[in-house]
Parts: sequence; structure tokens; C-alpha cells
Amino acid sequence: MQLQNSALWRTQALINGEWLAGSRQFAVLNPADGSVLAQVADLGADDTRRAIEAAAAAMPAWQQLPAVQRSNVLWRWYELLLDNQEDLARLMTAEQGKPLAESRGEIAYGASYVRWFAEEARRVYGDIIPLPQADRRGLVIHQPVGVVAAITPWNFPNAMIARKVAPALAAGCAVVLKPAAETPLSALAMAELALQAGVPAGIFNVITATDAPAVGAEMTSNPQVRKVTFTGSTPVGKLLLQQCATTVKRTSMELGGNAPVIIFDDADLDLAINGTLAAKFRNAGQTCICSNRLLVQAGIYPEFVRRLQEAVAAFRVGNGMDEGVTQGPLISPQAVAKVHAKVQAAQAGGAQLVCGGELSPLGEYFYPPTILTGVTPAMAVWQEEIFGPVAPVLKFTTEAEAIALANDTNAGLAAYLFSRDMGRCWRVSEALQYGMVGVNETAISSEQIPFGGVKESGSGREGSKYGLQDYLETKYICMGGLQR
Ligand SMILES: NC(=O)C1=CN([C@@H]2O[C@H](COP(=O)(O)OP(=O)(O)OC[C@H]3O[C@@H](n4cnc5c(N)ncnc54)[C@H](O)[C@@H]3O)[C@@H](O)[C@H]2O)C=CC1
Ligand SMILES: O=C(O)[C@H](O)CS(=O)(=O)O
Repeated sequence: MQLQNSALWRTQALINGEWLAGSRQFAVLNPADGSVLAQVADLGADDTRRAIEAAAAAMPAWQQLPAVQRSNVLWRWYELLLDNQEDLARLMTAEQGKPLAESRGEIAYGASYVRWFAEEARRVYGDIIPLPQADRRGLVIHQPVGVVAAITPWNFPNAMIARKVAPALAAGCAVVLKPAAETPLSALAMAELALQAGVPAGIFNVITATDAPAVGAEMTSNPQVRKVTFTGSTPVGKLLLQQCATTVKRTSMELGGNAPVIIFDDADLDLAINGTLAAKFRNAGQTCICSNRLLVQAGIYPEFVRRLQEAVAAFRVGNGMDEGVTQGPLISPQAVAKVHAKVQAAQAGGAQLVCGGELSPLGEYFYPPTILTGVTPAMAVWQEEIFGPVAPVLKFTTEAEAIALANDTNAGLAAYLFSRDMGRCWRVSEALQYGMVGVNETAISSEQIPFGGVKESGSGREGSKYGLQDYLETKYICMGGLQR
């Protein structure tokens, strides 16, 4: 693959500042055509253990640095990520499939977390507590939680890593990362730039592996790991939580979603259509905060469906590297099969196909943007996270009905509503059982907001002024003998 900066082409794992070929490799495929992009080191539990030991050995010197020195290294990493934005974007589109414009946007988005935590690194303040006894004072200080194990998904192969590794390093922690086997090249390129930025050997390690359960078992059971941060599906998150219990690790879980978009009769229809399109079809619908369920009030329903179909007809599906392509392939033929099965089951249950819904002539990795109407809450396409370019639409009548339908799920990550009635916006926002709510907007993510869910969408928050807390422990010191 042609890169301007050949140093970013890394196919070996990183342990203690050394690149490791491993005794075997696995193939990384290009989802645009199924071709082999690279052969990448395929490590296991023993390598993971060595990386954890290296992280534990390197961490004391890193955490004892003045915070401004950690901040300076993160600033340099931020600059290098942006300097190499085009190469990083091309690597991402090649291994994940999203259109180049989306990849460029994700690189900037991931870098924004590194910049944010370069700033936050210098603001880990404590407290002085005036105790009831005159001869002592209470102190509160915050210290790094310890060695962090991070496991990330393939759908945002740069940003999901940045929003874990940046706060961990800012707090003074060392990290062992296992990226998704589908998208290791983005992770390894990020690690190369971290080394160039001055991240010391052992502070940022990358375990590339196909045997995720074996690597995860080591991460969750090794007592030297004090924190596991995971972004991925809810079933895997639940397994990791169980595994972490044996050594009582701190955890952050960013899990699956099932986002409703509620469009009321009084909505600004242009805003609602544009917001729904963006939230539904970004990354071919493979995002945890995609609008998974469209709830449209009866009065606006016909016009909304017509306008949505019109907009979807203008999409261009193809290879993400080709300029003008608005939707790339899904991550695998298996993902396409899962999405298509949900569409077929919905139709068998009485849903109507407005557009799409057929296997693509472009090949087994592609699926057309699809709109279903007449969907019922009993259907899998409504109950489960679709993770594909399918928009199931359901007509509702009252506000109370919409809230009940929206909350009828175990997920609780993001929800959206469109209305010009301020009272309704407040009432519905507060009634929705989600960690994040977009009102008249679906582009809600940024490094400055607390990203995360409730219920079975996880725990912890990434980004914002709250994000560093996930990588810090709070220590109380009673300073006595002050009158001796
Ligand atoms: N809440 C959030 O911020 C996000 C949630 N997600 C969710 O992730 C899912 C899609 O991503 P996928 O990569 O398919 O999810 P996944 O859960 O299958 O994989 C995520 C990561 O976990 C690893 N993994 C899988 N099984 C494991 C095990 N037994 N032990 C340790 N690690 C294991 C994978 O190799 C990968 O690195 C969707 O459900 C999506 O909603 C994705 C991105 C963001
Ligand atoms: O994986 C995801 O869906 C991302 O967390 C969504 S976002 O942060 O890129 O909006």
C-alpha cells in the first residue's frame, strides 16, 4: 500500500518499545474486495503477559514525571497524528472500508481526544479538607489507577483507541491495547507515532491477535492489570466484567446501542431528515450510536418516509477509496448476512420494503441502504442492534407512546428527538433512559462531552472533564500531629 510516510506501515506487535513479528501471522483483508492487505503478527496470552510486565515496570517513571511533561508528549502525539492524517485515513479505509472522507474525519476526531487529554493532564487537582480536630488536616490526591488493559472494536479503529489511551497516559498509566483483528494497521500506525512523540518503551504496548478470548483472559485475570477498558458488543462486555471480578479490577464499558430517533409532527423536517440520515448511515450504519429505530408521529409520517427515500436514492455505494462514494462495504460477508437476515425476517413478519433490502451486485461485502416501514416492536430489526444501513420506521400517535417505545430496550447509549416545542424537548429528554440525548441534532459526539451509556450499554464516561476520573484513584491522607 502506498503511504507518504512509510514508517506508518507497521505489521508487527509492539511490546516494551520493540516490534515483534511473532511465530505466526494473520491476514488483514480489505472489505472493498476481500483482498489481503497485510500479514500481521498473531500473538497470544504469553506475549500479553510479557507486555503487562513491561507496562508495570515502565509505569513508575512515567507517573512520577511532572504532569506537564506527559502533557507535552501527548501534544506532540496530537501533532504527529494530524501531520499524518492522510496516510492514517487511507490505512483506515483500506482495512475498515469507510469512505475516505469519513476516515479523515475520524483521524481528526481521534486526535482531538489526544489534544483534550494533553490539556487535562495538567489539571488533576486535589482537596484540603478542614477536619474537626485542630491538629490534623484531610488531604485528597488522585493517583493513576495502574496498568490499563484496553480492548477496542473495528468500527472506529483510531478514535476508540485515542479516547482510551490518551486519558490513560495523561493520568500516568501504562497501557496494553488489543485492537480488533480486522483493523490492526490503524492501531500500529498510532503506536509508531506515539513512540515518535516520546512515549517511553513499555508505556504503550499493542497486542495484535486473532485469539481475542485468550488475550482477554490474560488481561482480565492478571493481577498487575488494575483497569480494563472495553468498547464493543454487550455480550463481550458482560463476559469481561465477569472475568474482571476475580481480581476486582476497575472497568469502563462502552457497549452496544439501540438508539431511537423520535420525530414529532412539529419537527423541522429538514433538520430531522438530515439528522436521521447522518445518524443512520454513517460508517454504513456500523456505529453504536446509529439511529437503530425510527419513530415518526402520524401527522408527519408520509412526508418523512417520502423525503427519506428520496435522500437515500442519492447515496453512492462503493469502494471507500473512490471519491464521491457515500457508503462503503460492511466489515465482512458475515455482517452482511446478519443484516440481510433481519430485513428478510421483518418482511416475513409483515414489514414493507421501501428501498434496498436485496443483496448487492457489488459483492458479498456490500449492502444497499434500506428502508422498512410497517415495522413492529416484536421484530428483531427493532429489538436488536442492526449494525448496518437499514432504517426501520414505526408510526406512533402520542408523546407518551413514543417515550414508552423508545425506552423499551435493555440498551441505553444514545437517543434522539426532533421537535420545536421546547416543553416537549425537555420532557422527553428527561424521560429517555439513555446516557446521551440529541435534541434536534444527531452529531452529538466530541472530545468535550461525556460519552457513555446506562443500563446494558455500559458504564464510565469517555472524554469531557469527567473522562480522566476513569483512570485515577482517589486517595485520602490524614495529615496529623500538626500541633506537636
Ligand atoms: N459504546 C460504544 O462506544 C461502542 C460500542 N460498540 C459496539 O461494538 C459492537 C461491534 O464491534 P465488534 O468489534 O464487532 O464487537 P466485539 O465485541 O465482537 O469486539 C470488540 C473487541 O472485543 C474483542 N473481543 C471479542 N471477544 C472477546 C473476548 N472473549 N475476550 C476479549 N476480547 C474479545 C474483539 O477482538 C474486539 O477487539 C457493536 O455491538 C457496537 O455497538 C462499538 C463501538 C463503540
Ligand atoms: O463506535 C461508535 O459508535 C462511536 O463511539 C461513535 S462516535 O463516538 O464516533 O460518535
